[in-house]
Formats: sequence, structure tokens, C-alpha cells
Amino acid sequence: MRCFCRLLGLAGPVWLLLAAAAGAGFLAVAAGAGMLATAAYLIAMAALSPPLAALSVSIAGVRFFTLLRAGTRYLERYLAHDAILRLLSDLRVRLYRALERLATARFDAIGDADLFARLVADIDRLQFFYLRVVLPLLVAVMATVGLGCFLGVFAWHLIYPAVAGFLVAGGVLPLVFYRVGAGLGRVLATAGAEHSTAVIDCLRGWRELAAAGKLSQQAERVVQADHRLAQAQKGAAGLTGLADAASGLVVNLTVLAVFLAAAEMVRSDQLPGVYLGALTLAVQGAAEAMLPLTAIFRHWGESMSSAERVFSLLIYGPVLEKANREEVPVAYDIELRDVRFRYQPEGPWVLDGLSLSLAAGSRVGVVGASGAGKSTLAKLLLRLYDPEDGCVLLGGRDIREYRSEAVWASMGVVEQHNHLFNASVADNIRLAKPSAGENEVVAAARAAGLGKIIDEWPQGLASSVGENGHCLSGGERQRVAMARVLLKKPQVFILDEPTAGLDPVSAQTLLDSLLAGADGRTTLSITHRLAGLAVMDDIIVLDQGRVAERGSFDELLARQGIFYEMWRLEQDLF
Ligand SMILES: Nc1ncnc2c1ncn2[C@@H]1O[C@H](COP(=O)(O)OP(=O)(O)OP(=O)(O)O)[C@@H](O)[C@H]1O
Repeated sequence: MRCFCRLLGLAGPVWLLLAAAAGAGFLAVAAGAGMLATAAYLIAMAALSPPLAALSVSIAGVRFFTLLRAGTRYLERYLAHDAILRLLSDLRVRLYRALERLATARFDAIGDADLFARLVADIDRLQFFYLRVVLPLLVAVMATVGLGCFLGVFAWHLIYPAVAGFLVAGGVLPLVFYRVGAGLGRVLATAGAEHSTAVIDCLRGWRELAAAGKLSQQAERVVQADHRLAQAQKGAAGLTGLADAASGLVVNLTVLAVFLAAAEMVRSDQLPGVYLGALTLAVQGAAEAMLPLTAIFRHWGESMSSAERVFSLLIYGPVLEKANREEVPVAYDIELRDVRFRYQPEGPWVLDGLSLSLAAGSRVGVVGASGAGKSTLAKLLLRLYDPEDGCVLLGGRDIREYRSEAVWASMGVVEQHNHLFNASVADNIRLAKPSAGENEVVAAARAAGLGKIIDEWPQGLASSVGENGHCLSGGERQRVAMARVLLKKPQVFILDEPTAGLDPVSAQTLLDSLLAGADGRTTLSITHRLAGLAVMDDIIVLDQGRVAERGSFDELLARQGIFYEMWRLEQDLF
């Protein structure tokens, strides 16, 4: 019921359009009934061989109603779709904003494919609620009232069989079929979502699946999901057919009942015989409004299930507290004070009382075993998450006092895996600074070691990177991400293993370029490769979410602690 009310509430901005569409829908039904009734009257009159002039109004009436029906039907569809498309696009924007607030915290829990299914298929399915539930109901109510008024002009007692029949066809039958098919719509929506999730997973992960020999297993999952979807669709189609047949039967019985009642009136001279066909066919015409109601059971379930999935994203509160002041950072020293953080409320602490500071313009390296919390530290600095206890300070102020956008604007990040958009190399670099001119982009690309693409590729930086950068090598993808940061020249550089997966020589060259670009800016470099850390002002060794050691490269080696052990191991390995 809450979803129902929310869906109705969403229609607020377009209610006028929807009401106009319902009005046009009613006029179309009324015109259809008028056309049939006038045609029946015309035939009945013609049988009495009156002068042609006596038939001219009826002939014009048939033409008028025919044209009116076509015009109003078109208008109804036009207005309804206009309203729905506006509504759905507005909902998509709202959902997108809600997702923006959720940042990565909830994305991790929901999963890309599911999120995609909610954004596309589920929102699309919401149109059924307005187009196939609300509008047909409104039109059916208006058609019933209109028919009652029309029949009432001739005799009150004609209203009873017509309205009773319409209530059964439009009220009782849909309710019965809703009960019988309860859950079928939900099964359909869930089966559809499972199907698209399985297909997307298969498409995205086919390389890994093929390498692991699991492609056929995943394909089987898609086939199973497809089978469940087909079964659900078959069940729904069967029930829809049955509902249509039952509704048709009730409508025809209603027409028969009105015909018998009117025939009795003709027999007892209460009604001229020429009206008999007109009254009967008017009921038949108005019954057009009842037919779509039988499918409501299905669309109701489907749209409510999709609404639940869509609204479940909107009800999450923001993961990040909104800044209480619209401050913009002006200094770029960083401090973490007794920060405690975990990903799940009852999960283990990932950062457990972490305190550290980075002077503005300093270069600090962060090392530590896998899972020590290094990337998590970077996420907190980027304010993708807020700490549970303690605080992160930027320029002496709690980072929560700044708008997230202001924090992000002052930072540049290069991670191990960076997203590249399916666009040209230049466009991917320019993302960091849309106002950058051609020369700036080329300079950043050269500084990041993309000279080969500029000089040797036929289209240079205009070459497409392909979906998620698949047309580039791993090293080239990293260089594009680095070029972005070098172009942006942020106040704070966060480098989270940017050279992972590169050969040692390329890795060192790239790191040197990045550090040269970051000269004079606060730089936090997370790495597993200790060689190259000698140029850092300070090195922090993280262990289980805390600072285990801190000092310059030489100091840490001299201490012969964790860092020294890591260094020794690295020397042995290489
Ligand atoms: N989104 C997440 N949800 C739940 N747990 C997470 C999430 N991201 C990381 N973790 C967990 O937090 C811990 C610290 O992860 P983090 O990525 O910060 O480690 P790291 O030191 O950067 O490791 P690595 O060197 O392997 O990249 C790990 O135990 C990891 O499983």
C-alpha cells in the first residue's frame, strides 16, 4: 500500500496530463459507443424507409463519432505517454541523485548488475502502473457513470443490469484474478531481474569464466533464468487469456440483459423499436473500457514489485552526513585522529584508532601487508565513507564540514583499477578538467608516458579506448588515469598502487612522472613496492588498521622492524 501511495504521489507534477489522458480515453470510449449506437439507430430507421433527409443527422453522427474516436484515442495515447515519459525520466534523475549520495558504500552491497536492472527494467515497468492500472480504472469508472446516465435517459431500470455487469467485469473479475494470480506479477518482475543479472554477469565476466572453464556453467544459469522467465510469462499469458475470456463472457451477458430489458420495453410500448439496437450496442461500445481491467492483476503485481525495488534505493539515508557548512578547503594538510572504521556495523574494525598527519606539500608513502587498511585510508580521505569514531581533518577542519564536491575537487586519485569511459583517449584524460585545451591534454599525456599513442597511433589521442579501456594495455590504461591527475593538478595526490601490474622499470618511470607532477602538493602514495620510497619525506607502515612504524626510509631500515623485514624480503625476491 505504501508503494501504491508513493507511486500516486510521484504523479503529482504530471497529474494534469494524466487527467487529460483519462478524459481523452473516456471520450474515445464514449465516441465508440456513440458510433455503434448511432449506426444501429441509422440501420433501424433506414428499415422504415423514411425520406433521406430524416437520416442525414444519423449519417453525420456516425461520421462524427468515428472521427472523434480516432482523434481522442490518439490524444489519449499521446498525453499518457508524454506524462509517463516525463515521470519516468524525473524518477531516473531522482534515483541517480540518490545513488550519488549513497556513494560506493551501498553500491558494493547491491551489485552493478542488480543496480542496472533497477535503473532500467524496473523503472520501465513502473509505467504499467499508470498506463495499465490507473488510467484504465479512471476510464472504466467514467464509462460506467456515462453509460448509466445515457441509459437513465430512456429508463432507470436499464441502468441496473448494465452497471451490475460492468461492476462484475471491471471490479469483481479483476479482484478474483488478482487473488488467483497473486504473486505471478512479482514472480515475473523477479524472474526478469534475475535474468538480466545473469546475462550481465555472463557478459562482464566471460573472460574470467572462460579461463576458469565455467562459461558453460554460467550459460546454464542464464538458460535457467530464461526458463523461469518464460514459465512465468507463460503462466501470466494463460491467466490473462482466461481473464479476457471471462470478462468477454460477462460483458456479452450484460449486453444480452440490457437487450432483453429494452426488448420488454419495446414490447410493452414504453420504448420505440428503433432504439433497441442503439441501446444494446451502446452498452457493447462502453464495455470496451472494461476489457483492459482484467490484466490489472498482472500489471499491479509487476509494478508493485518493481516499485519496491526502486524505492528501496531511495529510502537509504545518505551514507555521508551532509556538510553543515558550505566550506571549501583552503589548506591541504591532512590529519587523522583516532579514526575507527569498519564496513559493516558488526564487522571487524578495518581502521582501529588510526592517527597520523601529513604536512601540506609533504610526500608520504604508506605500506603494509595486504588487508592492513591502506586503500580504506584512501577512501576515508576521499570521503567515500565517514569514520565511525574519530575524525579526518583537511586544512585543520573536519572533512565533514566541507561539501563532498569541494573535497573531491581538491584531490586527484590514481588507483590500481581506474574506470575508463568508452570514448577517445583525449576525452578520458579531459574528464579531469573539461576546460583544458588541446595542448594541455597532450602535455599531460606525454608526462604520463603516452607519447607512443600520440606519435605512432594513426588517430593519436583521438583513438577510442573501447569499453572500459579494453583496447589499451594495462599499462596504457594506468597512464591515461595518471594523465588525468597530471592534467587536473589537484592540491592532494592520492596514489593507491598506481603502478601495480607494471614491469619495474615502467613502474618507476611512471611513479617519477607522477611525483614530479605532484611536486609541492600533499601526496599520499600507497604501495607494495618499497624501492622508490626513498624519495618520500615520510613512510607510514600500517598493520591491522594502526600505524605500526613511521619515519624516513633510512630511519625505518635502521630500526630493523616490520619495514626492514619487508625490505629484506623484497630484496631477496628481486
Ligand atoms: N567494500 C568493502 N566491504 C567490506 N569489506 C571491505 C571492503 N573493502 C575492503 N574491505 C575489507 O577491509 C579490509 C582492508 O581492506 P583494504 O582494501 O583497505 O586493504 P589494503 O591494505 O589496501 O589491502 P591490499 O594491499 O591488498 O590492497 C580487508 O579485510 C578487506 O576485506
